[in-house]
Order: sequence, then C-alpha cells, then structure tokens
Amino acid sequence: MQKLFEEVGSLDTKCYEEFFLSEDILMEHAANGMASYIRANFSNKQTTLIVTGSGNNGADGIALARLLHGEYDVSLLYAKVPKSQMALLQEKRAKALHVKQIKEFQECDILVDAIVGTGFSGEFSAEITNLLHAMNTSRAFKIACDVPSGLTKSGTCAKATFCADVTLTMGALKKALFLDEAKDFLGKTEVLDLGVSRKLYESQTNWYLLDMQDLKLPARERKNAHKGNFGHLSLLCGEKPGASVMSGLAGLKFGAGLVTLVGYENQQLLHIPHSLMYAHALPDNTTALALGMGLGAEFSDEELQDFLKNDIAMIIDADVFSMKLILKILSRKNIILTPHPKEFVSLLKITELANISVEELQQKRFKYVELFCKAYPHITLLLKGANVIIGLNNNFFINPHGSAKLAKAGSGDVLSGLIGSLLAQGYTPLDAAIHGSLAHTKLAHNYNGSDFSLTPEDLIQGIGNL
Ligand SMILES: NC(=O)C1=CN([C@@H]2O[C@H](COP(=O)(O)OP(=O)(O)OC[C@H]3O[C@@H](n4cnc5c(N)ncnc54)[C@H](O)[C@@H]3O)[C@@H](O)[C@H]2O)[C@@H](O)CC1
Ligand SMILES: Nc1ncnc2c1ncn2[C@@H]1O[C@H](COP(=O)(O)OP(=O)(O)O)[C@@H](O)[C@H]1O
Ligand SMILES: [K+]
Repeated sequence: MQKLFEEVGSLDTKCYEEFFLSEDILMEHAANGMASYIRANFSNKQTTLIVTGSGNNGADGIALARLLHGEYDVSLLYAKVPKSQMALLQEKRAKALHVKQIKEFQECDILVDAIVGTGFSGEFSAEITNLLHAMNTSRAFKIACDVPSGLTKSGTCAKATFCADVTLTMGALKKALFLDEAKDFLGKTEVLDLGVSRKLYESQTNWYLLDMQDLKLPARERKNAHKGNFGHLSLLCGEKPGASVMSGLAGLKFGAGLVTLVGYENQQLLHIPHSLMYAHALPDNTTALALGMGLGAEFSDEELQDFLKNDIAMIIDADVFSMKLILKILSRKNIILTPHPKEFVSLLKITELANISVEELQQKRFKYVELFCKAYPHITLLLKGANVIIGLNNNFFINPHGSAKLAKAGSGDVLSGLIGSLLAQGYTPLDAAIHGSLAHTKLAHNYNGSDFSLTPEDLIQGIGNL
C-alpha cells in the first residue's frame, strides 16, 4: 500500500524547514531521478527531446537536459520561455554548458514532457495545444515529468493533455493521478526521491493506493474443517436471475462454504447451476447477504424490509440505490455499498447529500466519497470506476489495477459475489471490499484472451488460479 497526497507543497516545505534542504537540492534530485530512469532504460544512441514550460516543472526539464548533455544526444525545446527563479537559474546553467536548444518539435526516441506540473490550471494556448498534439502523436517513448502536462490538481484534464508511457513523479504520489479521467494519460508511475527517502519525505495521510501484493486470499488453514466453517452466502434472486447466479457462482468459487439463491414467491427459474442452492426464505445460518444485483421490483417493500432488518453482514448493489428503504440501514456497521457512478449519484440524492450529475461526480470523486463517508461513518463504500475508491469513515483506498476488460455487463455482479464471499467467511466489511476488489482486478489482469472478450464466466473460471 502506498500513501497518496492531495498536495506535496507542504512536504517540500518540510524538507526546507526541518531538513535544511534547498529548492535547488530537491530539483537536482528530481532531475537526477529522471536521468537515472533514462540511463537504466535507454542506450545513449537514442535521441532525447525535453519540452519545457516557464515554471518549476520546466526547470526540472532543463536540469535534466544538463545532466544528460554530453552523454546523450539531447535537445531542449522551450514551449514557454523560463520565468520562475529556478527555471531562469537552470537556463543559465544549461546555456553555460551549451545544451542544444531547438525552436520546433522534432521526432526523437525519448520525449520528456516538462511543460507544466502541479501549478497548471485552465486550458493551454492554441500553440501549446498544437505542440502537445505533435508530442502525443510522436513515435517516441513518452515520459511525463511529475505529472502529465494538462492534468490539474483536482484530477481533471485539459482538452490537450500529454499522454505518457511513464510518469516519473516527484517525492510522493498525488491523488490527482488516480482520478478516472487521468487513467488514459498516466502510463506507469514511478516515484522519485527528492534528497531524502520517500519514507521521510511523506507525512501522515488518510488516502492510500492499493498494491496488487496487498491481496489476502481466503486461507483454508484448518485441516479438521467442514463447509459450515466457511460461511453461508445468501443472495436475493430477482427479476434478472442471471445476475445473482453469477454472483453466487463467484462467491462459491471464492471460498464460501454454502451459497443459496433466495427467490421471490412466484419465481419461475428454468434452471440454476447445480452447485447453488435455492430457497424462498433466508437460510438460518446465513453469514452474509448480497442483494441488489438484477433485483427489479419482484420482492415487495415489506419483504425487502424484512431482509434488511436482519443483523447479518450485507453487500448491497445496483437496484437498491434507487430505493428509499436503503436509508433505514445506513447507520449500521456491517454493510458494504458498491455503487457505480450513476448509482452513487442516486444514493447521494436519496440521502440528500448532493444533487449532482454523473459528470460532476466523476470530476470530484474523492470529494463525494469523503462527503458520504463522513455522513455515514460506519458504512463501507466502494465506488466503482476505472479506479475503484473504497472508503470507511476517514480512511480511503484506491484500487487502480482494473482495466477496460472489465467494462462489460456482469463484471459488477462477479465483484458482489467475491466481496459477499469474503464477508460470509468472516472478513470485516472493509477487508472484504479491499480484497474482493483486488481479486476482481487481478482476475481481469490474469485473463489472457483478447481485451474485448472477457466475460463474467471467464472471471469466475479464473478464481481457481488466483
Ligand atoms: N520545491 C519545488 O518547488 C519543487 C518543484 N518541483 C517541480 O515543480 C513543479 C511545480 O512548479 P510550479 O509551481 O512552478 O508550477 P508548474 O511548472 O507546474 O507551472 C506553473 C507555470 O506554468 C504556467 N501555466 C499555468 N497554467 C498554464 C496554462 N494554462 N497554460 C500555459 N502555462 C500555464 C504558469 O504561468 C507558471 O509559469 C512540480 O510539478 C515539479 O515538477 C520539483 O522539482 C521538486 C521541487
Ligand atoms: N474501464 C474500466 N477500468 C477498470 N475497471 C472497470 C472499467 N469499467 C468497468 N470496470 C469495473 O467493472 C465493474 C462493473 O460493474 P457494474 O457497472 O456494476 O456492472 P454490472 O452491474 O453490469 O455487473 C466494476 O467493478 C468497475 O469498477
Ligand atoms: K509535466
């Protein structure tokens, strides 16, 4: 798990005030980190172009050009002339060493974007927009210095944004890098030290980035065990039974000892897989209940209220986010909600926390997750998306490991089954959400068919190889 920060200016200040480091030292380390990356990954026969802006991001780029000069065929292109004190100083040094400067974009092997960093706001001029277009269509390997130029602090992207293969970010990871919109521009990320180790540079935070290695699979350590030791997951089976069947199969495969679909009174099912049980009432030994997936309006309000009255741990998804009865359980401790953005917008409206569009939510995902978790501090919330956010009270976790392979109906049903299974097996709601989500994204990652072809059945099949 890695720490995430809203801003790193205060961390830089700590370096100046507590560790007596200067801005120059920090910048030299930033540039050196980028130079080391280039040396480790590319031969000095490859041409490098560094495109710089007027602020300190540009200054990082000019310092990098100086470090590589004499060793690599490196050119500097000023998208904007140096303006900040550090940029002017770096320009002076580069000039003294006769670092090559060019006036127009040229093809190269390694392209470094140091136009703007965390100081960017608004949109670029037509000139920089055109330049970014040329950079983005270049065949070069693309490196973003600190952040891809065009990404703002809040995580939204300018109309023209640099599209990096790798983002070498300074000091610590910024939250803005992990908003859904940034995912197409970021490439891989690496953190560069700024003259002190990352551990010392970083301070307290309540936002974390999940690593794939954090995944804790359900362990079957007990030898003298029976199915009753691994929980009983029950799932409401409604209008679209396929959804709960997929959840149920995922739950069984992920280790729940028993899985039962609970249908409504007049339900007529053609067939359900033989490994799932079927009932019309909630089995007494249920240890976790999953509801919402394909639910529809088949159960009456009274029936649903009876289910919700149970004190059992629950994972709630899909259709329930448009029902007012959800308000009755939001003070409970053992509940996980797993809305996608549209469902979360509905939940925010029902709870009267906000009346916003999906677009606004997507631009301010962090803010609205924090708002909900503050209002309902016992609920574990998992907001789906390209980067999943999981929140409980004042702690937040981002899972960035998913991919567009998962953008298909039924992926979310499998996720509900994975989380429900862990909940049934005794994981806390927060752990069930974190590890269920990590397993879900690992399943997509492990799938070796073509990206467009992943189905919920493939995800379920893959559980056996986790
Ligand atoms: N101590 C420090 O300040 C350190 C800073 N570092 C680097 O400095 C960066 C932050 O530097 P700055 O605060 O100077 O900010 P930036 O370099 O990100 O950008 C600010 C500059 O960009 C221009 N700008 C802003 N919006 C623009 C727009 N829409 N179109 C065109 N130009 C625009 C501004 O006029 C200003 O000159 C970080 O991202 C990082 O790369 C690192 O070297 C580490 C140390
Ligand atoms: N582009 C993407 N990148 C990563 N994960 C994605 C992407 N698109 C969808 N997902 C994941 O797939 C799942 C989709 O769930 P959901 O929208 O509820 O679908 P359904 O209800 O049809 O199963 C979520 O876990 C979501 O985070
Ligand atoms: K940049």
